[in-house]
Amino acid sequence: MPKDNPESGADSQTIETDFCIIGAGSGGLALAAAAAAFGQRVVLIEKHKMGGDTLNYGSVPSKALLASAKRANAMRTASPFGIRGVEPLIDFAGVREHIKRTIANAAPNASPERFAGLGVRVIAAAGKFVDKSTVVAGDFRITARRFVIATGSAPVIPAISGLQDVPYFTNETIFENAKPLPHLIVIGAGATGLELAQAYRRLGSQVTVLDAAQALGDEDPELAAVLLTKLSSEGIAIREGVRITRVSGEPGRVIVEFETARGAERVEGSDLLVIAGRTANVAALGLEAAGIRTSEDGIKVNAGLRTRNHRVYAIGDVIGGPLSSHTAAEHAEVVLWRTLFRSHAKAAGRASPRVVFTEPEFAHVGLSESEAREKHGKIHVLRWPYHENHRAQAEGTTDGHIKVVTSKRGEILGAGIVGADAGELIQMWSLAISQGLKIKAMTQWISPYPTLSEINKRAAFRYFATSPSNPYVRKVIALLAKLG
Ligand SMILES: Cc1cc2nc3c(=O)[nH]c(=O)nc-3n(C[C@H](O)[C@H](O)[C@H](O)COP(=O)(O)OP(=O)(O)OC[C@H]3O[C@@H](n4cnc5c(N)ncnc54)[C@H](O)[C@@H]3O)c2cc1C
Ligand SMILES: NC(=O)c1ccc[n+]([C@@H]2O[C@H](COP(=O)([O-])OP(=O)(O)OC[C@H]3O[C@@H](n4cnc5c(N)ncnc54)[C@H](O)[C@@H]3O)[C@@H](O)[C@H]2O)c1
Repeated sequence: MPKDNPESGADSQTIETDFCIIGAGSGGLALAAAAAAFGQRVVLIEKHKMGGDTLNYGSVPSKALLASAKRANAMRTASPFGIRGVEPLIDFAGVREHIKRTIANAAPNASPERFAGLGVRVIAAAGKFVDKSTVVAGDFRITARRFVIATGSAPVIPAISGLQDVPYFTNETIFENAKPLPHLIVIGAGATGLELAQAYRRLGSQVTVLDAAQALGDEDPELAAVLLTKLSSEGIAIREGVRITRVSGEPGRVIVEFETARGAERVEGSDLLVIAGRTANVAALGLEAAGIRTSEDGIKVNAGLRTRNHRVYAIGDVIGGPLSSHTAAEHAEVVLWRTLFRSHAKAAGRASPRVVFTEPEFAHVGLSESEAREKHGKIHVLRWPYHENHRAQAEGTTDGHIKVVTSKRGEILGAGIVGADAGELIQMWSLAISQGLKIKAMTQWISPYPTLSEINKRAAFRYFATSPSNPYVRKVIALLAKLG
């Protein structure tokens, strides 16, 4: 048998290890580093770029693009601060350079050299199961005590007539763009579609977003509405409930035809971006040979992230559910706890925090109001607006509010924030929920003045809003007053 057919076993090098991880994105890297730190022998297999989507086509480049767009918007909107607003000159090659530099600065953390230094054996090849306890990758056959599939997800390309015949961007190509896009049509108004829509709008594009359902349809509608209103006010046309029937065009001209409740319509733009969701990377992994099952969301796992094959775990985007870099990293921790310490750690699932990095930001952790009502019946809903906050007034970031839901007894069930720095402000709610803190605890800390975080404390105090006029409290005060 020839050497380039390691599935045959002949001439290939066999490796025996503790952990064999397939995929070096957020999940795979986190697990590889942690397992190696605990003295485990680790093989990490990556077929494309170390760092996965997070570093190369997702979080990192999108936040760099948004940062450029934010600067452009700050120049345009400086007048209320006593600085004459100017229309910025956008250097798209410079924007692409900023994105590349940001990736380059973060890349060393994910490099093969760093992982080799940690004692991880990195194999640059595609990994595939050939039986229940063997993976082949390039010239290697790997047997391991534990296998972990961390192969991520890929963009969904909807089956729309004509789409295959026109040029379009996805998250894997948009960050390479170095020219103006006069009118960008975005298919998909999820977190990613809206972030990219705002970025390009602020860089001077006309932007139309088309969604088959509702924009940010999975999120609390009250909070989502604040963001969508702001995006519309910046000039982004968001069309919801559209059925796209056909796409046509050529480079520099794209026509999208769609149906709405009002009838057939079309929009003509210069460029098209497809951000219509994700699909788990499960093909060509030999899952059948390994006895691993999938559903339409991805690889099926139990609460401990184990597949039907007891040696094999799956983490991150490849199992579906909430998709984020921090969820993939959290899954890595669960697998580490399960395998090294035999604990009963479980993934947080939808209770995990999520952030949309638009301006204003949108952040949520735990249950939404409707989920909380369904699960707990009577609940408290506590709100506080940014416009009451002195720092927000000084910064001109008064749009938005925080909304916290608690049980009748003050257990914190969920928190959502739409407004400036929501992704930072949500962190203490994430901590509170993970530690089982009650709402009282969220009133018993000192918030430096003036900071946006004060809205967290003000919202928590709303739980006790009726206390000052409560007859029982009044009686206690009166009684204590008698003591002198
Ligand atoms: C535009 C965009 C913006 C985003 N922004 C954010 C954000 O701001 N915050 C956030 O938390 N999340 C964000 N996400 C989501 C986040 O990027 C993903 O949830 C995260 O990358 C998932 O990590 P992972 O390890 O599961 O998969 P990935 O990071 O996708 O890594 C999987 C790796 O496996 C490799 N692989 C696949 N098959 C094989 C095989 N057979 N053999 C070997 N290697 C293989 C791939 O090449 C890849 O490197 C964003 C996503 C996108 C697309
Ligand atoms: N800040 C981020 O970008 C960020 C952060 C963390 C996690 N994520 C996660 O990444 C995942 C992917 O996000 P996403 O925005 O790519 O996907 P998504 O699934 O959240 O949204 C895709 C949107 O496309 C629409 N759509 C699908 N097919 C369509 C069609 N044929 N025509 C019109 N509209 C269509 C859907 O209705 C949906 O609203 C999500 O789970 C998201 O939470 C993103």
